[in-house]
Amino acid sequence: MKLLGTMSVKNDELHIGGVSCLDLAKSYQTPLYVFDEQLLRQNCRDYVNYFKVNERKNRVAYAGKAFLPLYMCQLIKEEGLYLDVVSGGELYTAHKAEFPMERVLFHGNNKTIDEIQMGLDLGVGRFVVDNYYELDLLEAFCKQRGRKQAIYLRITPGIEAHTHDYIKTGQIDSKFGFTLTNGDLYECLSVFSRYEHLELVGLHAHIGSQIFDVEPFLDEVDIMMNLVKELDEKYQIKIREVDLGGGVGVYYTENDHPKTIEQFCEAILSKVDSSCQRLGIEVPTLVIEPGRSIVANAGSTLYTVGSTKDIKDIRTYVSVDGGMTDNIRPSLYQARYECAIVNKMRSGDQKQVTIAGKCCESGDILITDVDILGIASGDILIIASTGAYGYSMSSNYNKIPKAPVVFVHDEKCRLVCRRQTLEELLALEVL
Ligand SMILES: Cc1ncc(COP(=O)(O)O)c(C=O)c1O
Ligand SMILES: N[C@@H](CCCC[NH3+])C(=O)O
Repeated sequence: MKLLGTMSVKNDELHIGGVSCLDLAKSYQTPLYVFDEQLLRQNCRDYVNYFKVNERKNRVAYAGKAFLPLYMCQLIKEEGLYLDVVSGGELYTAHKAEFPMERVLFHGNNKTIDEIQMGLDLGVGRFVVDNYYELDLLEAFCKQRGRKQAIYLRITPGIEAHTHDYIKTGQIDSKFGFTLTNGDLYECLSVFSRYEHLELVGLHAHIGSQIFDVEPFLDEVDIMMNLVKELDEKYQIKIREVDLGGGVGVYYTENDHPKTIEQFCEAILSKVDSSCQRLGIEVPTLVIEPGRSIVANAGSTLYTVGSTKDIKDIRTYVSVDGGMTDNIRPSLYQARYECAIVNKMRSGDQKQVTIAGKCCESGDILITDVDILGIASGDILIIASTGAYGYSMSSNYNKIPKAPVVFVHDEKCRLVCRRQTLEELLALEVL
């Protein structure tokens, strides 16, 4: 397993943020999500620095869907980021964490009436409008309130990025946004003046997630800048802000070769400059929405090893005390991860095993066929890079309580989410 961030090995034992993983497992029990706060903050700072947030007034909006406990809202507020939310629940979290609402972008392809009203009442900075249904509702509610709302239109740019089918979003056959290539967007613009209470300040696109190549993003830049010019010339609409979405790929295993945040930002910014120069337009304020590339590598999950099943000449299953309830990504996207035993961080003879979860599903496998050093019941296993879409996509399937989240930094721990209790599991149920 590759050591990421502040991971270090002392006496064959893995530490994160200077804290022993064995001690963490003892103090908080397993399964347990552990976040390396230094790495997480460094990723935020790299984005702020290399995306030229201060110099060019660009904006980095953290995609809350990746992982959004209250403390994350506080942390990204401190780091000067904006926040992308996609539901009333995420919006409420931001509100409770006293995140500045003018820095919130509200996404979603089917915001409910209640969510739209909540967004307006709380004063979110930008609605990223996905369709006519939302435009009509927003216009009506703004009219009732006698106020205007700044919006972006979500564009489907027609870009096929190379990633898993379920996490592609830029292609024409997508549920998101106004399609560019079939004329949907132009139809919307031609009637836009009827939305008197909506101020169209920006365009948004998001081409997908876990994308390593920079080329699809550069194509996206070209498409968006062309649109900025076209909207001005044909519709006299001045676009001041262009949001390029998220999607930057990260390291999960040695097969992944991601760009650094610096390389990615530099490629985007220089493409924006050359594109705007070619078109003879002003460089707009740029927004990006990284989720995974801020939190994925900062998070890991600790498990206790339980039963083992050795099927001669076929496979050895090693089961842990978590699984698809705390990390659905292997079952959903065939996602691969690296792992290690936290108290056996040395080289030696390895054996191939399959790490299984404890759910009542054959598909509840965390890692298929991984080479690992003599694993035994009671060992503490770490799966690395579970920080994005692990906790946020966790479930109570099989009535398994949600695992806690602890942040480690400078030899100190901070409990960010406690473990769900059995009583809390039943809290919604009525007899
Ligand atoms: C609109 C939008 N913005 C940002 C993101 C964040 O993507 P990622 O976590 O891949 O950076 C997503 C998720 O794919 C998204 O749908
Ligand atoms: N949840 C997905 C990514 C989709 C992001 C939302 N558009 C993942 O775990 O990779």
